[in-house]
Amino acid sequence: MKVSILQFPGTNCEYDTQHAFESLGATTEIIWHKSESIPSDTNLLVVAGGFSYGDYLRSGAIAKFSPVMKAVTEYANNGGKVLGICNGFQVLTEAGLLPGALKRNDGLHFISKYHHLKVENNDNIFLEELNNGDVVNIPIAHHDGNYYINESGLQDLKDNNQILLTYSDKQGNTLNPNGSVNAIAGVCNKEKNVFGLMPHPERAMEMILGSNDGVNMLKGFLQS
Ligand SMILES: NC(=O)CC[C@H](N)C(=O)O
Repeated sequence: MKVSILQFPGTNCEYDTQHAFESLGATTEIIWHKSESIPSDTNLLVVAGGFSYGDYLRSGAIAKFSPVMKAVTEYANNGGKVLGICNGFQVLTEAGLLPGALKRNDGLHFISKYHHLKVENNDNIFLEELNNGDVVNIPIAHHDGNYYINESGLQDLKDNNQILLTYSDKQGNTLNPNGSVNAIAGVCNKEKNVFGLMPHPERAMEMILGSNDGVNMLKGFLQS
């Protein structure tokens, strides 16, 4: 299994992501954003977290113009698996590969802490190792994590089981840290090959870090 990980100026989670997937047995390659292609043996393309282009204009809004994004779009449109984590989620929404947008958090603060998430739909490769209703504990670290989508878009997400994760408390009751519509923390596209989430599963791979709940999330990709 080969995982290719995108790196823009300002990305800062690429090496954590590399470490996480390698600990699960994958081989990895970091792809600089100036590349006009993606390695042909890529099984999973990850848009890693961070602050691409310093989050200027809007998080992810400049990264979408990087040369590599044309290849990313082609890869996704041909059915390739793509995962966007945090800033990667923002880049994928800005690029139109995922529905919705990420706005400034309600309260305007950068939030950095562990947060519980509830699995809403496991009928996809990302969450197939988990059960619907499971609660996982995964770090969040963002100032633009306030997921927005209009009413008809929200209905589409519900109709197609595209809402993957919502913010919750330990018991699975809704607990919304940033104002996201319906407390949404992660979604996928209609075709279920492009995934995005604001929390960082790659930071929850070992108990010494406070949680290993990220393992079962990332494993799903390596098994299909
Ligand atoms: N951890 C990250 O990827 C940060 C995402 C983005 N720069 C934000 O703060 O919203």
